[in-house]
Amino acid sequence: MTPTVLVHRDQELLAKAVAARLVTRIVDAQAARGSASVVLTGGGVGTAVLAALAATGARDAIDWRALDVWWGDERFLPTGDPDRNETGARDALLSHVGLDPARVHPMPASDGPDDGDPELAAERYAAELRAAARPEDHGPVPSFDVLMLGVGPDAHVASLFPEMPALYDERPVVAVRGAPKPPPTRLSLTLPAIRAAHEVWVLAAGSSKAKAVRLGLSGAGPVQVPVAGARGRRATLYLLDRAAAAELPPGIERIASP
Ligand SMILES: O=C(O)[C@H](O)[C@@H](O)[C@H](O)[C@H](O)COP(=O)(O)O
Repeated sequence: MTPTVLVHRDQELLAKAVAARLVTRIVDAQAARGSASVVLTGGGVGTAVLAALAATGARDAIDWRALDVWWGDERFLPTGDPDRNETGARDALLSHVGLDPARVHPMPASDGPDDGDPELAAERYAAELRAAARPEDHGPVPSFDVLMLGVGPDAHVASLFPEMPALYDERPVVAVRGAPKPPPTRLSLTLPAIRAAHEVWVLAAGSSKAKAVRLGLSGAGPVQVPVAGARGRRATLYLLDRAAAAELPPGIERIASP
C-alpha cells in the first residue's frame, strides 16, 4: 500500500497538525470500539506532537481512561532518567491527562525487575503485548490504532538501525546493543510488530531527514532503510514539514497544507 504524504509548512505546524489528526483517530476508534491504543515514539517531533496535544482544547474529546499507551522503543536507562522516551512523554502529555495508569505500558527500565538484562526486559514487554492481544488481532501484539515513528537521518525508526540484527528478528520486541544513536542499549519493537498497527505514521521534520524520507518512499529494502519497512495494515502516512519533503521521489503525490 503506497504511503500517503502530507506536508506542512514547518515543524511547529506539523506537530499541531499531527496532534489534531491523533485526536480524531483516537476519538473515532473509541466511538467504534470503546477503546483505542497508540504507540508513542521518542525524538523531537514525536515529543512535540505530545506537547501540542496537551495544549489543544480538543484533547478533552478523548476518553483518556479508555486509551492504551505503548512505546515503539525505549532507551534502557533507570526509571525517571531524563533520556528515557517515557520521561519525555510523561512531561509533555501523560502527566497532564487522566489516563488509567494500568493502561500506560512503558518499556522496562534498567533498574526494573530484569537485573539490568535488556533481553529479559524485551521478553517482559513482549509478554505484556501478548497479554493485551485479542483473538481478532491474529498475532502476538495488539492491532494498534496508530503507531507513530520518528525517523533518523540514517532512516532508522524506533531503535531499528540499518544493517543491525534487530531487523532480522521475528520476535515482537528485541534488545538493541551498540546503537549508533546514544544511548547504546535500547529496547525496540521490530518491523513485524510495527506492521501490526492499523496505521503507521512516519513523522519527519528538517532537511537532515529529506534523504531518509526519499529512500523510505523509493522502494528500498528495510535492512538498509528501516523506515521502508514501516507500513500499517490499513494506512501509512508520512507526515512531514517542507524541509523533510524536499527530496520526495518523482511520482509521489503530496498533499500540501498552505
Ligand atoms: O529513542 C529514539 O531515539 C527515537 O525513538 C528515535 O527513533 C527517534 O524517533 C528518531 O531518532 C528521530 O528523532 P528526532 O525526531 O529527534 O530527529
